[in-house]
Amino acid sequence: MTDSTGASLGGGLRDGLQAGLKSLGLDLSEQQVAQLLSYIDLIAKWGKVYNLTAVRQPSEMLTHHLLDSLAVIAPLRAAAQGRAIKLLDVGSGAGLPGVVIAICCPDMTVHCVDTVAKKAAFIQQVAVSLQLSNLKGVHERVERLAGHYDIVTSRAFASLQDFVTLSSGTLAAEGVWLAMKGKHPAEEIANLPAGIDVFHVEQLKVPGLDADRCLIWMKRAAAVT
Ligand SMILES: C[S@@+](CC[C@H](N)C(=O)[O-])C[C@H]1O[C@@H](n2cnc3c(N)ncnc32)[C@H](O)[C@@H]1O
Repeated sequence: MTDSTGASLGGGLRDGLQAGLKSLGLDLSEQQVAQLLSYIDLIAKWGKVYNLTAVRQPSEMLTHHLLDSLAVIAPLRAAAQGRAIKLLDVGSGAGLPGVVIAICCPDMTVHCVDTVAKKAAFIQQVAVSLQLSNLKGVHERVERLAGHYDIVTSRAFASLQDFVTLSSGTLAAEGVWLAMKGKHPAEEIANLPAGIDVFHVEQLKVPGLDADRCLIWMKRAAAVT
């Protein structure tokens, strides 16, 4: 496995990560790269104890978790336009994509909510271990949470309909939802409740992953006066 510098077995992971970052056009500091590698280490170390993810091989974690989540960073940064965004990641599990966002976007405040206490505790542990003062794990069902988040994200959480309905109480009036999806979810879009506007669908290419990926951006439709 890796140490905090990504040495030993992590050398291969580090190379894979660097190649992926290049292909995604992401420029991260050495510290951020080291934090991403340490995060894989923490998932590998605590995965079984906390029952975090079915993906156990570090090389698979690199593509299926890290690079998949990293693919959202450039679109997110573009949306934030340098503003100090408050972001909620719903059903974050091991912290995907929330922890990756917290590492890559230190100006954003990232809360990861999960209904499983162990998973929220793991996020808290990651925040302490990686010294991420902008990251917090929240143990709660999202439908019981209230907030004014600028961006609410999810990955592998629920249908678009359930995602926006369950997290509606957490989104600021002018906030946006960002759902990470595989194939273009035409049926889910058609089933969205009235008053939800899909204003952008973005196709993604995840390095090393031969699979469809897209981002669905949604907001509340402006009320007709
Ligand atoms: C399939 S996992 C996805 C985890 C992570 N986002 C990922 O991409 O690997 C779905 C997560 O949603 C959480 N979850 C399910 N219902 C929830 C709810 N109502 N509120 C918050 N979390 C919920 C589960 O505990 C689980 O960790």
